[in-house]
Amino acid sequence: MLEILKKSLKKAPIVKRGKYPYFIHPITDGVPAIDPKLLDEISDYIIEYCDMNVDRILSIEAMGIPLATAISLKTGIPFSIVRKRQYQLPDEIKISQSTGYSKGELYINGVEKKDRILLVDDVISTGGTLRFLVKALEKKGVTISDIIVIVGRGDGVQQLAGEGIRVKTLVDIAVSEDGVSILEDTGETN
Ligand SMILES: O=P(O)(O)OC[C@H]1O[C@H](OP(=O)(O)OP(=O)(O)O)[C@H](O)[C@@H]1O
Ligand SMILES: Nc1nc2[nH]cnc2c(=O)[nH]1
Repeated sequence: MLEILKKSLKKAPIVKRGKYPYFIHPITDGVPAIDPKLLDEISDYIIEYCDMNVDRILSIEAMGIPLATAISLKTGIPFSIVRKRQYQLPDEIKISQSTGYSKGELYINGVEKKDRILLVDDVISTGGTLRFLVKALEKKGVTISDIIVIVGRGDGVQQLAGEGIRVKTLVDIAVSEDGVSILEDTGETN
C-alpha cells in the first residue's frame, strides 16, 4: 500500500532551515516534479479511507493545492484553498500560522457556516497550522468530516489528539540530518 509514496520519501533530500532538518519531496514541495502516478495513488487512497460525504474539500496554500485538485477531479467535489494572501472579503477569517521554521498569516475564504468539509494537507509537523485552522472553522460552525494529511513527522498528530483534534496520516516519518525513515504502521489510516 502507498508504495510509490513510501519509496519516494526514503529518497528525500534534507536541507537545514535554521536548526530544523527539512525534507524535500514532490508532495510537500512540488520539486523536483510530481509524478502523476504518485498523485493518483494518494488521491485514490484518500477517497477510499475518508468520509467523502462533504460539500467541499478545504486545503492550504501551497502544497495542499495539487492534492485538493486531484481529489476534486475524481469526486466532482469543489475545493477551496486557505491562502497566505489577504482578500478583504466580508467573511474572511485571519489565522496565525507557525511551523517549525516559519511564521505568517493564513486567510480562510469560501466556506459557509454549516458546510461539511474534508480538510487535506501535505504534511504535519508541530501541528500549529492545523490547530488554528480547525479552531477557526469550528468557531464558524463548519463540520469537519475528516482531517487527512499525507506525511506525519514530529509529534503534531499526538499533540492535536490530546486536544480532541483527530488527524489521519497516510505515512509517518522520522527526519534527521541523514535522511528520512518510514515509521511502519503508525499512519492513522494504515
Ligand atoms: O504542523 P506544522 O508545523 O504547522 O507544519 C505544517 C505546515 O507546514 C507546511 O506549510 P508551509 O507554510 O511550509 O507551506 P507550503 O510549503 O505548502 O507553502 C505544510 O503545508 C503545513 O501547512
Ligand atoms: N517539505 C517540508 N514541509 C514541511 N512542513 C513542516 N515540516 C516540513 C518539512 O520538513 N519539509
